[in-house]
Amino acid sequence: MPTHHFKEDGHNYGAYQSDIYKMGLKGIRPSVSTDPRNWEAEAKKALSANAFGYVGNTHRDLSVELFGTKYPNPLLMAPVGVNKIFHNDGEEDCSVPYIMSTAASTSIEDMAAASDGHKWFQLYWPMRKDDDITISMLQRAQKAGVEVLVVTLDLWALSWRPSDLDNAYVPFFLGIGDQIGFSDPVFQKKYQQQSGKTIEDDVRAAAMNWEGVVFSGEAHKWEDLELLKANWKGPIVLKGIQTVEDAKLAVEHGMDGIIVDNHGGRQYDGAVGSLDMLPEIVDAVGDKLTVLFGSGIRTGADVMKAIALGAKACLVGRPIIYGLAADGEAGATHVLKCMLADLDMNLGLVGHNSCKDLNRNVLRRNEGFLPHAATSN
Ligand SMILES: Cc1cc2nc3c(=O)[nH]c(=O)nc-3n(C[C@H](O)[C@H](O)[C@H](O)COP(=O)(O)O)c2cc1C
Ligand SMILES: O=C(O)C(=O)c1ccccc1
Repeated sequence: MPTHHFKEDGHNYGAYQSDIYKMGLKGIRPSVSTDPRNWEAEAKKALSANAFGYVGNTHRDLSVELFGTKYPNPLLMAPVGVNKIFHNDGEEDCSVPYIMSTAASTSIEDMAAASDGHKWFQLYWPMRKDDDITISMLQRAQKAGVEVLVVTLDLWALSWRPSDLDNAYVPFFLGIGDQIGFSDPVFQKKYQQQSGKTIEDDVRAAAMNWEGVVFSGEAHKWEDLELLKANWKGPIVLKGIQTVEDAKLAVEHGMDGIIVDNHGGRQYDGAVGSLDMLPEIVDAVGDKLTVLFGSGIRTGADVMKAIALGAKACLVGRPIIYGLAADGEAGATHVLKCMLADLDMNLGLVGHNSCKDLNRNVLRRNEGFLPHAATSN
């Protein structure tokens, strides 16, 4: 079909419509479609990939692949225990994988029934004398369709928390965040045998007992990971890695991933900033396991920085909890959508179409400038 290149014709813009019709009746169509929805595709056909990339980053692909599964975006909901103290909606459901905490406010089974999204499970790991409870939790998670096991290493005991001490506030002691333990058949049986009581007889006593099981103050050894490997079919990820030495040990012990994260500064006082540690950890092990990042992610640009430094995805903790507190599930979803829109926009602004294309070239390190040294997220 012949096409016609229309010329600008004075300022009689209205005449353009009849010109197009008249030419069309003669079998001559405009060289470029009049439909705005076709313009991008027509430009793509005409341009080199580089030139199109420069104008064509209006549709960004935020998807990432983790452990062989494609996720629509690079955010994960960080495990946050005792959710019910923030809002009754407790755990929420969204396109972002939910990492359920051992200290969640619902049982594994109730969470699975309420959610059809991707589910990961974060283990607070009982002492070896309670291996039967550990195995029971893993089996329950597996049965509930959990895909990835996250093992948190940096809270085998609670840190020194002056405000909580002064307020004598530990929700966990009050029976909030103990639901996974209380609903565990092996824990129920053991507790009854030890104390001669059921959980309902004295919830506070049962809560103290469960707390002793999961926050024993006893350290695990690297070799103990064999127990988890033997009882978990799927990827295992260690959360709370902050050094190259530990990252290498995770590789040696056959782990599938690590989360470079310092618990948001809630555990070791004066912990090194997680983002400061990320590059050297990625350089040491990034080609051997999946490196994820958490702590202090608040904006789209924060996500981009972590990904550009080599993280494959980012955990978001407190922002989602703030949204949940302010307006329940809708508030949490809003926060996630804002962060994703912000990420999408900033990805476009640095000239990229896909999170996968981010690398250290989009960053400039300002050596010696540590604006957040005091907060160490
Ligand atoms: C109230 C609260 C409860 C948390 N509970 C857990 C938990 O149960 N398991 C865990 O591995 N991390 C827990 N974390 C740590 C988060 O997963 C995350 O590492 C930390 O909040 C840093 O991310 P953020 O800066 O995005 O909040 C908790 C954090 C907060 C604030
Ligand atoms: O407070 C925390 O950081 C945390 O991880 C936690 C969650 C539930 C119970 C105890 C500690």
